[in-house]
Amino acid sequence: MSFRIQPTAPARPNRCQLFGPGSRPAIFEKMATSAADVINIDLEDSVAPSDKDSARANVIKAINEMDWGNKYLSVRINGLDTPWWYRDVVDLLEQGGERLNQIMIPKVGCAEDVYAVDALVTAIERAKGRKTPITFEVIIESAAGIAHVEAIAASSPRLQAMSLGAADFAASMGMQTTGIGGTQANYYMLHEGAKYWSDPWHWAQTAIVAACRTHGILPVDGPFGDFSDDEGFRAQARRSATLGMVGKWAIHPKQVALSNEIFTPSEEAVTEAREILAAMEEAKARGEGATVYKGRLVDIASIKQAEVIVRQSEMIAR
Ligand SMILES: CC(C)(COP(=O)(O)OP(=O)(O)OC[C@H]1O[C@@H](n2cnc3c(N)ncnc32)[C@H](O)[C@@H]1OP(=O)(O)O)[C@@H](O)C(=O)NCCC(=O)NCCSC(=O)C[C@H](O)C(=O)O
Ligand SMILES: [Mg+2]
Repeated sequence: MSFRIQPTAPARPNRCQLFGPGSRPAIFEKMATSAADVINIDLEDSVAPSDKDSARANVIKAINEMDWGNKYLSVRINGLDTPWWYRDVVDLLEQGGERLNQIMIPKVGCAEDVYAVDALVTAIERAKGRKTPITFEVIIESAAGIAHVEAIAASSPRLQAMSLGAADFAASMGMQTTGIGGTQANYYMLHEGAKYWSDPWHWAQTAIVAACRTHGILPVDGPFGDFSDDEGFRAQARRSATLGMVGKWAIHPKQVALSNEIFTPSEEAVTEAREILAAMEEAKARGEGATVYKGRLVDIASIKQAEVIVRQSEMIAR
């Protein structure tokens, strides 16, 4: 272990982030009563330019007037290359009140993007006497974003989460696909005439997880566009969970249950983790640092692995 202890990520459930356009207030109630841990109301790409002002007004009204229960409430602002983002921040912070937990910043390309939003948010919070600081989530969805991912992860104490935005990421990278996440038909190798598909999102996901874990931030997998494909969603989500991501976006309500299912450790996984911890306690009592559990080696690193699973399940049960 480095002399620098790895910081822990915020201890709140983030298994599913349900998205909905700010221009569609009729679905806000359904979002609020869904089983998602996080609600992302969107002012960015799902809102047409002609609707930006009215969507912002809808969102502020909903933050103030609706019962969001125990949801972590987040609003995605417009990108820093648009004329709308500063008004999003000013109006949300001045009129949105304390119920708004988080601002999601899209298309972050460098640490200074986050710095700029932080400076504006900080000034408004001081002017208004806000009690709880707004947190940030950033979306890595460009070549610049992934190239600077570690600096972005270190950019602000407000930063709690970081998502991969597969659609904009693919476009920025010049990838030959219109799919949003999932298996890409042309991304395969041939061996003895048989095709073996690989995962083009994998390297970006691992870069995000490493940057997030280094700086104590929650790594999140973004959208899976084909909401008619439950098994495709599950497959992608399982891979993300295995890589260390804590949750995934839902761009349709039917994806919420799928995401919760995959990112909640199964009973069997929790039982096994507890058994490993017990086996290691017994090994310790015998003065041993390693032992055998179900025919395989477990040692002090296994304690940390098991604790990840137990911590996840305890946090969700709270
Ligand atoms: C995708 C949708 C446009 C589909 O909407 P709709 O046609 O209304 O779907 P259904 O008829 O199947 O809806 C069934 C019922 O569910 C309600 N509903 C629909 N969507 C939502 C929602 N998001 N949250 C809660 N409830 C919802 C409908 O009202 C129906 O209810 P009922 O009539 O009572 O049965 C729509 O789902 C949608 O707009 N989704 C979110 C789109 C979005 O926010 N996109 C932005 C995030 S993805 C992105 O930006 C890409 C990323 O940045 C990247 O680069 O990768
Ligand atoms: Mg995007």
